[in-house]
Amino acid sequence: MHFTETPLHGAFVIDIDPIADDRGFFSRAFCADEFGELGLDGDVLQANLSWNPSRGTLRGMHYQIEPYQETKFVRCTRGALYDVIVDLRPDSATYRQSFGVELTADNRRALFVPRDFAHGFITLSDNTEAFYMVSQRYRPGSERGIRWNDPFFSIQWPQEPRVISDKDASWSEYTELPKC
Ligand SMILES: Cc1cn([C@H]2C[C@H](O)[C@@H](COP(=O)(O)OP(=O)(O)O[C@H]3O[C@H](C)C(=O)[C@H](O)[C@H]3O)O2)c(=O)[nH]c1=O
Repeated sequence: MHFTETPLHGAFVIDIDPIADDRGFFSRAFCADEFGELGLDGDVLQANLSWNPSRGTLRGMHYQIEPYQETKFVRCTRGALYDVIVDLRPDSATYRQSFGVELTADNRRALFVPRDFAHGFITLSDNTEAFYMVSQRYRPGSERGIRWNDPFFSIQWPQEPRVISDKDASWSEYTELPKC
C-alpha cells in the first residue's frame, strides 16, 4: 500500500500496490502492520456500507465526541465520490481546515481519517457505494456534525448537494470551533 500524507497531519491518501498476473491483480486493501509502521490506529470495530443511487448525494459532516472518537478508513467500491475531512483537533496547526479527494471504484484510492476529524462525502455519479472501516462502535448520543456549507469552515465542494438528509442540512453554524 502507498501512503501519502495530506496537508492535514495524520490523514493519509492510500493507494493500492497491485500484484498483477494474467488473472488480473491481487492487492492488500488494508494492513494493520503497515498502518502500525506509520503510527496509525488500525483498530476496526465496525465496517459500514453506504449506498447512494443518486449523483449529488451528500452525507456528513459527522464525528463522534470523546470518549468515542473514531478513525475511519474510507473507499469507494462502486461509482465515484468526493470525500472530505475537517480537522477539529484543538491543538492542530490546521485546526478547522478541510481536505477533499476523489475516491472512485476505478482509482481504488482510500482515505485514512484520524480521530477528531469530521467526515463526509458527496457522490459524483449515480449508483455510488462507499465501504469504510471504523475504529469505534456507533454511539448515536455522541454523534455531532458540521454543516456542509457552514461559512466557518468554507469547505470547497465540487458541486451543490441534490440529496441530503434533514439532519445534515440543519447542523447549526459554528461561531467558535466545536469541542470534540
Ligand atoms: C453511522 C451509523 C448509522 N446507523 C443508523 C442510524 C440511522 O438510522 C441510519 C442512517 O444514519 P445516518 O443518517 O447517520 O447515516 P450517514 O449519514 O450515512 O452517516 C455516516 O455518514 C458519514 C459519511 C460518516 O462518516 C459516518 O460514518 C456516518 O455518520 O443508520 C447505524 O445503525 N449505525 C451506524 O454506525
